[in-house]
Amino acid sequence: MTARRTRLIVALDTKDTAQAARWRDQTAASADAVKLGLEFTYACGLDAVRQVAGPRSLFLDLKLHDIPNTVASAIGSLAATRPAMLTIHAMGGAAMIAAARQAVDRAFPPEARPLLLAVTVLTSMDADALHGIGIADDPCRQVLRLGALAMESGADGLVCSPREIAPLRDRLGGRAVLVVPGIRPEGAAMGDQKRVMTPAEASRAGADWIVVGRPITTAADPAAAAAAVAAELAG
Ligand SMILES: O=c1ccn([C@@H]2O[C@H](COP(=O)(O)O)[C@@H](O)[C@H]2O)c(=O)[nH]1
Repeated sequence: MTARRTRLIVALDTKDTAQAARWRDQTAASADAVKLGLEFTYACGLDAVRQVAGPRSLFLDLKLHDIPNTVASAIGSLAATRPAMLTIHAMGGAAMIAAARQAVDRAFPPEARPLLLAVTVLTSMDADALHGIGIADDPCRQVLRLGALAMESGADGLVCSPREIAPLRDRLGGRAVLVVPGIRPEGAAMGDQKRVMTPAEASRAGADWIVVGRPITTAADPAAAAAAVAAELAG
C-alpha cells in the first residue's frame, strides 16, 4: 500500500491581483495548489482568478450555498476558471449537493472535472458557536453527520478541521478526499480559527490536502514559511 502524501494549498487571501501573484510565485516551490476564495473573487473577478491561478492547480473556495437551481447555475458560470476543486456548503442539504454534482458533471468534460467538496462545519466555529445557531451537537458529531450526507449526495470530498480527520476516516474510509484548513504551525497566531492542528499533526491524522493562509502570507518571508510547512509534511 502506498502511503498517503499530504499536499499543501496556499490561500491567497487578498484583494490585490499583484499581491496574489507574488505569493503564488514565492510559494511555488513548496505549495501544490493555490486557493482563491471570496475575498479575491469579489474584489478582482473571475478573469483575475484564471489569470492568477495560471498553470497552478486551483482550489476555488467560493462555498456555494443557495437553492439547488441557483447553485447548479453558478457552477456553470465558474467553469471558465478551470478549478481543480470547488466548494459548496453541506448545510445546503441533499438536494442542493445532488444538483451541484449534476452541474459539475454537465459543465466540465471528464478530463477537467473538479473535485466537488462540501464544507462541513467552518473551522472558525466551536461548540458554543454551533449552540448559538441552534445546533446542540458538538462540532465533531455535526461534521460526521454532514460529511456522510454530502458523500451520499454526490460530493467527492469534504472540507473539515484537522480534529475530524480521524473520525471521518473511521466512518468513511479513504473514499472522501479530505481538504483541511485550520492549520497552525507551532507558535503561529490563531486568528479566528478555533479547531486547529499543526501541519505534521494533520498529515499524521490523514489529511489529503491542508490549506494554509496567514501563517504563510503574513510571514516576513512567505517562501521560507511555505517551505517550513512543506518540510513538516515531508516528515
Ligand atoms: O472551514 C473552513 C473553510 C475554509 N477555510 C479557508 O481556509 C483558509 C485558511 O486561512 P488561514 O489564514 O490559514 O486561517 C481561508 O482562506 C479560509 O477561507 C477555513 O479557514 N475554514
